[in-house]
Amino acid sequence: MKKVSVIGAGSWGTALAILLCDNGHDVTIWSIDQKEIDMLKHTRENKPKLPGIKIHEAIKITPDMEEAVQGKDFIIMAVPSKFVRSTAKRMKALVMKEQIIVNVAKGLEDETLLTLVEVIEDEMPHNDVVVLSGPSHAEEVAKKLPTTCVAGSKDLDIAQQVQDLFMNTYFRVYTSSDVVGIEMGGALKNVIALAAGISDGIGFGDNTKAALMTRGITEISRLGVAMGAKEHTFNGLSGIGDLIVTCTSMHSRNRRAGILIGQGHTLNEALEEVQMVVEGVFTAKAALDLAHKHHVEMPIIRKVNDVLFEGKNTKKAVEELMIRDKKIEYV
Ligand SMILES: NC(=O)C1=CN([C@@H]2O[C@H](COP(=O)(O)OP(=O)(O)OC[C@H]3O[C@@H](n4cnc5c(N)ncnc54)[C@H](O)[C@@H]3O)[C@@H](O)[C@H]2O)C=CC1
Ligand SMILES: O=C(CO)COP(=O)(O)O
Repeated sequence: MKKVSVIGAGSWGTALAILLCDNGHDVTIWSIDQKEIDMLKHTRENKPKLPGIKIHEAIKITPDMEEAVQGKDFIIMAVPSKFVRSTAKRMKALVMKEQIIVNVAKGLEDETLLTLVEVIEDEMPHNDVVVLSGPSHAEEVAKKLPTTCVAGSKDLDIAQQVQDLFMNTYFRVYTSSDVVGIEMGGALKNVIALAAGISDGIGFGDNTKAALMTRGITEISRLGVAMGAKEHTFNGLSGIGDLIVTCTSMHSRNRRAGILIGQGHTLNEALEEVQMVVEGVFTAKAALDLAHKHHVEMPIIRKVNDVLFEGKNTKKAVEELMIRDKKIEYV
Protein backbone atom coordinates (compact mmCIF):
# COMPACT_ATOMS: atom_id res chain seq x y z
CA MET A 1 0.00 0.00 0.00
CA LYS A 2 1.31 3.45 -0.97
CA LYS A 3 0.40 6.83 0.44
CA VAL A 4 -0.93 8.97 -2.41
CA SER A 5 -2.35 12.48 -2.72
CA VAL A 6 -4.40 13.70 -5.63
CA ILE A 7 -4.04 17.47 -6.00
CA GLY A 8 -7.23 18.73 -7.65
CA ALA A 9 -10.77 17.46 -7.21
CA GLY A 10 -12.17 17.99 -10.69
CA SER A 11 -13.56 15.08 -12.69
CA TRP A 12 -10.13 13.58 -13.41
CA GLY A 13 -8.72 13.98 -9.89
CA THR A 14 -11.87 12.42 -8.40
CA ALA A 15 -11.88 9.46 -10.82
CA LEU A 16 -8.17 8.76 -10.21
CA ALA A 17 -8.55 9.00 -6.43
CA ILE A 18 -11.33 6.38 -6.59
CA LEU A 19 -9.14 4.16 -8.82
CA LEU A 20 -6.17 4.46 -6.47
CA CYS A 21 -8.37 3.59 -3.50
CA ASP A 22 -9.71 0.56 -5.45
CA ASN A 23 -6.04 -0.46 -5.77
CA GLY A 24 -5.71 -0.51 -1.96
CA HIS A 25 -3.72 2.69 -1.54
CA ASP A 26 -4.10 5.27 1.24
CA VAL A 27 -5.57 8.22 -0.71
CA THR A 28 -6.02 11.92 0.08
CA ILE A 29 -7.66 14.47 -2.23
CA TRP A 30 -6.73 18.17 -2.03
CA SER A 31 -8.78 21.01 -3.47
CA ILE A 32 -8.30 24.77 -3.38
CA ASP A 33 -12.06 25.25 -3.34
CA GLN A 34 -13.72 25.01 0.10
CA LYS A 35 -17.18 24.57 -1.49
CA GLU A 36 -15.87 21.60 -3.47
CA ILE A 37 -14.31 20.15 -0.29
CA ASP A 38 -17.59 20.50 1.63
CA MET A 39 -19.58 18.88 -1.17
CA LEU A 40 -17.19 15.92 -1.46
CA LYS A 41 -17.00 15.42 2.31
CA HIS A 42 -20.72 15.64 2.98
CA THR A 43 -22.13 13.84 -0.05
CA ARG A 44 -19.20 11.50 -0.89
CA GLU A 45 -20.01 12.29 -4.52
CA ASN A 46 -18.72 14.80 -7.08
CA LYS A 47 -22.28 15.42 -8.25
CA PRO A 48 -21.70 18.10 -10.91
CA LYS A 49 -18.89 16.16 -12.59
CA LEU A 50 -19.31 12.44 -11.86
CA PRO A 51 -22.94 12.03 -10.80
CA GLY A 52 -23.83 8.70 -9.21
CA ILE A 53 -20.21 7.71 -8.50
CA LYS A 54 -19.51 6.98 -4.83
CA ILE A 55 -16.29 8.32 -3.30
CA HIS A 56 -15.00 5.69 -0.83
CA GLU A 57 -15.25 6.69 2.85
CA ALA A 58 -11.55 5.79 3.18
CA ILE A 59 -10.49 8.69 0.91
CA LYS A 60 -9.43 11.72 2.96
CA ILE A 61 -10.44 15.14 1.63
CA THR A 62 -8.53 18.26 2.63
CA PRO A 63 -7.96 21.92 1.73
CA ASP A 64 -4.65 21.81 3.64
CA MET A 65 -1.65 21.45 1.31
CA GLU A 66 0.67 20.45 4.15
CA GLU A 67 -1.61 17.55 5.08
CA ALA A 68 -1.87 16.60 1.39
CA VAL A 69 1.88 16.55 0.73
CA GLN A 70 3.52 15.34 3.94
CA GLY A 71 4.49 11.68 4.07
CA LYS A 72 3.12 10.77 0.64
CA ASP A 73 4.96 8.42 -1.73
CA PHE A 74 3.23 9.82 -4.84
CA ILE A 75 1.60 13.18 -5.51
CA ILE A 76 -0.77 13.28 -8.50
CA MET A 77 -1.19 16.76 -10.03
CA ALA A 78 -4.71 16.90 -11.47
CA VAL A 79 -5.39 20.64 -11.71
CA PRO A 80 -6.09 22.38 -15.05
CA SER A 81 -2.96 23.49 -16.94
CA LYS A 82 -3.35 27.17 -16.08
CA PHE A 83 -3.09 26.34 -12.34
CA VAL A 84 -0.19 23.89 -12.54
CA ARG A 85 2.51 26.47 -11.75
CA SER A 86 0.59 28.22 -8.96
CA THR A 87 -0.23 24.84 -7.39
CA ALA A 88 3.39 23.66 -7.72
CA LYS A 89 4.47 26.88 -5.98
CA ARG A 90 2.18 26.03 -3.04
CA MET A 91 3.73 22.56 -2.85
CA LYS A 92 7.41 23.27 -3.36
CA ALA A 93 8.38 24.17 0.21
CA LEU A 94 6.62 21.05 1.49
CA VAL A 95 7.85 18.31 -0.87
CA MET A 96 10.73 15.95 -0.10
CA LYS A 97 12.96 14.86 -2.96
CA GLU A 98 12.03 11.16 -2.73
CA GLN A 99 8.35 11.92 -3.45
CA ILE A 100 7.33 11.13 -7.03
CA ILE A 101 5.12 13.73 -8.74
CA VAL A 102 2.76 12.57 -11.50
CA ASN A 103 1.25 15.12 -13.89
CA VAL A 104 -2.10 14.10 -15.39
CA ALA A 105 -3.11 17.51 -16.78
CA LYS A 106 -2.97 18.11 -20.54
CA GLY A 107 -1.84 21.47 -21.80
CA LEU A 108 1.03 23.94 -22.21
CA GLU A 109 2.03 26.99 -20.21
CA ASP A 110 0.92 29.98 -22.21
CA GLU A 111 3.66 32.48 -21.34
CA THR A 112 6.70 30.16 -21.35
CA LEU A 113 5.49 27.53 -23.87
CA LEU A 114 6.75 24.88 -21.45
CA THR A 115 5.08 21.50 -21.16
CA LEU A 116 3.46 20.85 -17.78
CA VAL A 117 6.14 18.37 -16.65
CA GLU A 118 8.68 21.10 -17.46
CA VAL A 119 6.68 23.61 -15.38
CA ILE A 120 6.61 21.23 -12.40
CA GLU A 121 10.33 20.44 -12.81
CA ASP A 122 11.00 24.17 -12.93
CA GLU A 123 9.32 24.61 -9.52
CA MET A 124 10.47 21.30 -7.94
CA PRO A 125 13.80 20.51 -9.61
CA HIS A 126 14.77 17.79 -7.11
CA ASN A 127 11.75 15.55 -7.67
CA ASP A 128 11.09 12.90 -10.31
CA VAL A 129 8.15 14.09 -12.41
CA VAL A 130 6.21 11.53 -14.46
CA VAL A 131 3.41 12.11 -16.99
CA LEU A 132 0.35 9.84 -17.15
CA SER A 133 -1.72 10.28 -20.30
CA GLY A 134 -3.88 8.46 -22.84
CA PRO A 135 -7.50 7.99 -23.98
CA SER A 136 -9.19 8.19 -20.58
CA HIS A 137 -12.39 10.09 -20.00
CA ALA A 138 -12.99 10.41 -16.25
CA GLU A 139 -16.65 9.45 -16.68
CA GLU A 140 -15.64 6.02 -18.03
CA VAL A 141 -12.72 5.37 -15.64
CA ALA A 142 -15.08 6.17 -12.74
CA LYS A 143 -17.42 3.46 -14.08
CA LYS A 144 -14.45 1.06 -14.21
CA LEU A 145 -14.68 0.63 -18.00
CA PRO A 146 -11.46 -0.83 -19.49
CA THR A 147 -9.02 2.00 -20.23
CA THR A 148 -5.35 2.21 -21.24
CA CYS A 149 -2.76 4.92 -20.55
CA VAL A 150 0.99 5.43 -20.69
CA ALA A 151 3.31 6.57 -17.88
CA GLY A 152 6.30 8.53 -19.17
CA SER A 153 9.61 9.28 -17.50
CA LYS A 154 13.16 9.54 -18.78
CA ASP A 155 13.89 6.99 -16.04
CA LEU A 156 11.90 3.86 -16.93
CA ASP A 157 12.21 2.50 -13.37
CA ILE A 158 10.28 5.52 -12.12
CA ALA A 159 7.68 5.13 -14.90
CA GLN A 160 7.28 1.49 -13.81
CA GLN A 161 6.56 2.56 -10.23
CA VAL A 162 3.72 4.71 -11.56
CA GLN A 163 2.56 1.81 -13.76
CA ASP A 164 2.41 -0.40 -10.64
CA LEU A 165 0.55 2.27 -8.69
CA PHE A 166 -2.31 2.69 -11.18
CA MET A 167 -2.56 -0.65 -12.99
CA ASN A 168 -5.59 -2.89 -12.32
CA THR A 169 -8.17 -4.96 -14.21
CA TYR A 170 -9.87 -1.89 -15.70
CA PHE A 171 -6.85 0.42 -16.05
CA ARG A 172 -3.88 -0.88 -18.02
CA VAL A 173 -0.72 1.27 -17.99
CA TYR A 174 2.22 1.08 -20.40
CA THR A 175 5.55 2.85 -19.88
CA SER A 176 7.60 5.09 -22.16
CA SER A 177 10.67 7.28 -21.90
CA ASP A 178 9.33 9.84 -24.42
CA VAL A 179 7.99 12.43 -21.97
CA VAL A 180 7.81 15.31 -24.44
CA GLY A 181 6.06 13.12 -27.05
CA ILE A 182 3.42 12.04 -24.53
CA GLU A 183 2.86 15.59 -23.32
CA MET A 184 2.62 17.13 -26.79
CA GLY A 185 0.13 14.46 -27.92
CA GLY A 186 -2.04 15.03 -24.85
CA ALA A 187 -1.94 18.82 -25.07
CA LEU A 188 -2.47 19.29 -28.81
CA LYS A 189 -5.19 16.69 -29.36
CA ASN A 190 -7.48 19.04 -27.45
CA VAL A 191 -7.10 21.70 -30.16
CA ILE A 192 -7.88 19.16 -32.90
CA ALA A 193 -10.89 17.98 -30.85
CA LEU A 194 -12.19 21.56 -30.88
CA ALA A 195 -11.84 21.49 -34.69
CA ALA A 196 -13.61 18.11 -34.89
CA GLY A 197 -16.42 19.50 -32.73
CA ILE A 198 -16.70 22.62 -34.88
CA SER A 199 -16.98 20.37 -37.95
CA ASP A 200 -19.76 18.35 -36.28
CA GLY A 201 -21.49 21.55 -35.16
CA ILE A 202 -21.50 22.95 -38.70
CA GLY A 203 -23.06 19.68 -39.87
CA PHE A 204 -20.10 18.33 -41.82
CA GLY A 205 -19.71 14.58 -42.04
CA ASP A 206 -17.58 11.66 -40.94
CA ASN A 207 -15.26 12.19 -43.92
CA THR A 208 -14.48 15.68 -42.66
CA LYS A 209 -13.77 14.47 -39.15
CA ALA A 210 -11.52 11.66 -40.37
CA ALA A 211 -9.59 14.24 -42.39
CA LEU A 212 -9.19 16.55 -39.38
CA MET A 213 -8.03 13.68 -37.18
CA THR A 214 -5.56 12.27 -39.72
CA ARG A 215 -4.09 15.60 -40.77
CA GLY A 216 -4.30 16.72 -37.12
CA ILE A 217 -2.05 13.94 -35.83
CA THR A 218 0.35 14.75 -38.70
CA GLU A 219 0.58 18.35 -37.45
CA ILE A 220 1.00 17.27 -33.83
CA SER A 221 3.68 14.76 -34.74
CA ARG A 222 5.54 17.28 -36.92
CA LEU A 223 5.80 19.75 -34.04
CA GLY A 224 6.54 17.06 -31.46
CA VAL A 225 9.39 15.60 -33.51
CA ALA A 226 10.84 19.10 -33.99
CA MET A 227 10.84 19.38 -30.19
CA GLY A 228 12.71 16.10 -29.77
CA ALA A 229 9.83 13.60 -29.44
CA LYS A 230 9.88 10.16 -31.09
CA GLU A 231 7.55 9.87 -34.08
CA HIS A 232 6.14 6.49 -32.98
CA THR A 233 4.80 8.02 -29.74
CA PHE A 234 2.17 9.81 -31.86
CA ASN A 235 0.91 6.42 -33.10
CA GLY A 236 0.41 5.37 -29.48
CA LEU A 237 -2.11 5.85 -26.67
CA SER A 238 -1.14 9.43 -25.84
CA GLY A 239 -1.14 10.36 -29.55
CA ILE A 240 -3.66 8.91 -31.96
CA GLY A 241 -5.38 7.00 -29.11
CA ASP A 242 -6.28 10.14 -27.19
CA LEU A 243 -7.05 12.03 -30.41
CA ILE A 244 -9.60 9.37 -31.40
CA VAL A 245 -11.39 9.39 -28.05
CA THR A 246 -11.45 13.16 -27.75
CA CYS A 247 -12.63 13.83 -31.31
CA THR A 248 -15.41 11.23 -31.17
CA SER A 249 -16.73 11.11 -27.61
CA MET A 250 -19.60 13.16 -26.20
CA HIS A 251 -17.69 13.09 -22.89
CA SER A 252 -15.07 15.39 -24.42
CA ARG A 253 -15.40 18.96 -23.18
CA ASN A 254 -13.21 20.14 -26.08
CA ARG A 255 -15.42 18.46 -28.67
CA ARG A 256 -18.59 19.73 -26.96
CA ALA A 257 -17.29 23.30 -26.91
CA GLY A 258 -16.37 22.91 -30.60
CA ILE A 259 -19.87 21.68 -31.48
CA LEU A 260 -21.40 24.77 -29.86
CA ILE A 261 -19.02 27.08 -31.74
CA GLY A 262 -19.78 25.25 -35.00
CA GLN A 263 -23.49 25.81 -34.28
CA GLY A 264 -22.85 29.55 -34.08
CA HIS A 265 -22.30 30.18 -30.36
CA THR A 266 -19.50 32.48 -29.23
CA LEU A 267 -16.46 31.08 -27.44
CA ASN A 268 -17.67 32.54 -24.13
CA GLU A 269 -21.13 31.02 -24.55
CA ALA A 270 -19.55 27.64 -25.29
CA LEU A 271 -17.29 27.80 -22.21
CA GLU A 272 -20.23 28.89 -20.05
CA GLU A 273 -22.28 25.93 -21.27
CA VAL A 274 -19.56 23.28 -20.82
CA GLN A 275 -18.72 24.49 -17.27
CA MET A 276 -15.60 22.30 -16.93
CA VAL A 277 -12.12 23.12 -18.20
CA VAL A 278 -11.74 23.26 -22.03
CA GLU A 279 -7.96 22.94 -22.28
CA GLY A 280 -7.76 23.26 -26.08
CA VAL A 281 -8.76 26.93 -25.85
CA PHE A 282 -5.71 27.67 -23.69
CA THR A 283 -3.40 25.42 -25.71
CA ALA A 284 -4.31 26.66 -29.20
CA LYS A 285 -2.26 29.86 -29.08
CA ALA A 286 0.73 28.29 -27.32
CA ALA A 287 0.75 25.55 -29.97
CA LEU A 288 0.89 28.16 -32.72
CA ASP A 289 3.70 30.04 -30.95
CA LEU A 290 5.65 26.76 -30.67
CA ALA A 291 5.02 26.09 -34.37
CA HIS A 292 6.60 29.49 -35.20
CA LYS A 293 9.51 28.82 -32.88
CA HIS A 294 10.25 25.43 -34.47
CA HIS A 295 9.42 26.52 -38.07
CA VAL A 296 6.67 23.96 -38.41
CA GLU A 297 3.44 24.32 -40.39
CA MET A 298 0.19 23.71 -38.46
CA PRO A 299 -2.66 24.79 -40.74
CA ILE A 300 -5.55 23.25 -38.75
CA ILE A 301 -4.32 24.65 -35.44
CA ARG A 302 -3.85 28.05 -37.10
CA LYS A 303 -7.47 28.01 -38.31
CA VAL A 304 -8.71 27.02 -34.84
CA ASN A 305 -6.90 30.10 -33.51
CA ASP A 306 -8.51 32.27 -36.20
CA VAL A 307 -11.97 30.97 -35.29
CA LEU A 308 -11.50 31.21 -31.51
CA PHE A 309 -9.71 34.53 -31.24
CA GLU A 310 -10.14 36.42 -34.56
CA GLY A 311 -13.84 35.82 -35.14
CA LYS A 312 -13.21 33.91 -38.38
CA ASN A 313 -16.28 32.30 -39.91
CA THR A 314 -16.07 28.53 -39.29
CA LYS A 315 -17.18 27.43 -42.79
CA LYS A 316 -14.79 29.89 -44.41
CA ALA A 317 -11.95 28.49 -42.26
CA VAL A 318 -12.67 24.96 -43.52
CA GLU A 319 -12.94 26.17 -47.14
CA GLU A 320 -9.55 27.83 -46.85
CA LEU A 321 -8.03 24.63 -45.45
CA MET A 322 -9.46 22.67 -48.40
CA ILE A 323 -7.96 24.90 -51.09
CA ARG A 324 -4.52 25.37 -49.55
CA ASP A 325 -1.50 24.74 -51.79
CA LYS A 326 -1.55 21.27 -53.32
CA LYS A 327 0.71 18.86 -51.45
CA ILE A 328 2.21 15.37 -51.47
CA GLU A 329 0.62 13.53 -48.49
CA TYR A 330 3.94 12.62 -46.86
CA VAL A 331 7.22 14.22 -47.82
N1 LIG B 1 -11.77 14.94 -17.18
C1 LIG B 1 -11.10 14.04 -17.88
O1 LIG B 1 -11.68 13.08 -18.40
C2 LIG B 1 -9.63 14.15 -18.03
C3 LIG B 1 -8.98 15.33 -17.74
N2 LIG B 1 -7.63 15.41 -17.93
C4 LIG B 1 -6.93 16.64 -17.63
O2 LIG B 1 -6.92 16.84 -16.21
C5 LIG B 1 -6.86 18.24 -15.93
C6 LIG B 1 -7.96 18.58 -14.92
O3 LIG B 1 -9.18 18.38 -15.60
P1 LIG B 1 -10.56 18.05 -14.88
O4 LIG B 1 -10.37 17.32 -13.62
O5 LIG B 1 -11.40 17.40 -15.89
O6 LIG B 1 -11.11 19.53 -14.59
P2 LIG B 1 -12.49 20.02 -14.01
O7 LIG B 1 -12.98 21.12 -14.87
O8 LIG B 1 -13.40 18.87 -13.76
O9 LIG B 1 -12.09 20.61 -12.59
C7 LIG B 1 -11.28 21.72 -12.46
C8 LIG B 1 -10.67 21.72 -11.07
O10 LIG B 1 -9.78 22.84 -10.98
C9 LIG B 1 -9.80 23.28 -9.64
N3 LIG B 1 -9.33 24.66 -9.57
C10 LIG B 1 -10.02 25.80 -9.88
N4 LIG B 1 -9.23 26.87 -9.65
C11 LIG B 1 -8.05 26.41 -9.20
C12 LIG B 1 -6.85 27.05 -8.78
N5 LIG B 1 -6.71 28.38 -8.82
N6 LIG B 1 -5.83 26.27 -8.37
C13 LIG B 1 -5.93 24.92 -8.35
N7 LIG B 1 -7.06 24.25 -8.71
C14 LIG B 1 -8.10 25.00 -9.14
C15 LIG B 1 -11.24 23.15 -9.22
O11 LIG B 1 -11.28 23.06 -7.82
C16 LIG B 1 -11.65 21.84 -9.91
O12 LIG B 1 -11.46 20.78 -9.03
C17 LIG B 1 -7.00 18.97 -17.27
O13 LIG B 1 -5.73 19.34 -17.73
C18 LIG B 1 -7.59 17.89 -18.19
O14 LIG B 1 -7.21 18.08 -19.55
C19 LIG B 1 -6.90 14.35 -18.37
C20 LIG B 1 -7.49 13.16 -18.66
C21 LIG B 1 -8.92 12.96 -18.51
O1 LIG C 1 -8.21 14.05 -22.13
C1 LIG C 1 -9.33 13.59 -22.10
C2 LIG C 1 -9.63 12.18 -22.43
O2 LIG C 1 -8.47 11.43 -22.62
C3 LIG C 1 -10.47 14.49 -21.75
O3 LIG C 1 -10.76 15.28 -22.84
P1 LIG C 1 -11.67 16.58 -22.68
O4 LIG C 1 -10.89 17.53 -21.80
O5 LIG C 1 -11.91 17.10 -24.06
O6 LIG C 1 -12.94 16.14 -22.00
